[in-house]
Amino acid sequence: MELIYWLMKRICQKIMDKTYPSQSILAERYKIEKVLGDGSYGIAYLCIELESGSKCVVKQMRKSKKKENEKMYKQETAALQLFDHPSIPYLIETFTYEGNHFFSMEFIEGDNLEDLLFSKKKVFNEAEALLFFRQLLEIVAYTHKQGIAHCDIRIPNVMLSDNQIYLIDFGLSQCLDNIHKKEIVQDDFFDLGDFLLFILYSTYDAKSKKNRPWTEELHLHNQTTGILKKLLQIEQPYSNVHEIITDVHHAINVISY
Ligand SMILES: Nc1ncnc2c1ncn2[C@@H]1O[C@H](COP(=O)(O)OP(=O)(O)OP(=O)(O)O)[C@@H](O)[C@H]1O
Repeated sequence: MELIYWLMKRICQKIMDKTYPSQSILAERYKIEKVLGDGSYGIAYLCIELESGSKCVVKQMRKSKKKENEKMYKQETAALQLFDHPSIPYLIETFTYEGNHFFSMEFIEGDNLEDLLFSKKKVFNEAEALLFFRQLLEIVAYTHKQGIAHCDIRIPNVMLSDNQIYLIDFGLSQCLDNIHKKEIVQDDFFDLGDFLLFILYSTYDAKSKKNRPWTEELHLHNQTTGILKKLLQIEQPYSNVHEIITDVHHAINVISY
């Protein structure tokens, strides 16, 4: 019975969440080249803007989970509209087509960190990892200053293009104007710690099958370990992003000399 219910639900979702095939024209303005991502809240397409001939990304909100998705759609479009930063894609427009909600944004030519680490097997040594991490921190400092926390900083949501880091996917972002501000900021810091661990693990070559804690598996400078412990709340956490930037800056200097 449960299986039938699950199957029916999946079929309904498939019908409601129409995925447009490549070469489709959306709203007479965007030609779909391919699907970039098919997440729980939206479908991301690589498109050509017909008037300018330039590439862009168009995101379609899933109709099947309208209630939750509408909130994310609003959050993401409002955040992108607010930001004016070279490392965050800018919003082109929001539109409705065949009853589906879409928005278009700048296309970042590059790879997300998940593809780089797991498909392309890119390796970041400690100094490189910290240099890229510092770039990400500068973006987070900007969004926090604008009163927005990303709340979903993960390797698929960070892109690398020409040695430049970009932050995408603000669907779960939250305003920092409420009583939970401290907790929300700490969530971003925890995610940053997790993110840094992911890229540091790119050099790790598992010789034994036995899992050990990261403090033993990775051979890091004390400064980097200290930053991670504070981000992951093993030690007294950071209270703002500028404290993290200062520590990362110091760690880079120590490692480089
Ligand atoms: N502006 C962009 N420029 C280039 N590539 C992008 C851009 N936005 C998204 N992508 C690519 O598409 C992938 C999926 O995008 P995104 O994470 O925004 O949506 P999703 O994963 O489909 O949805 P969900 O938010 O439900 O997880 C990203 O990992 C990235 O590779």
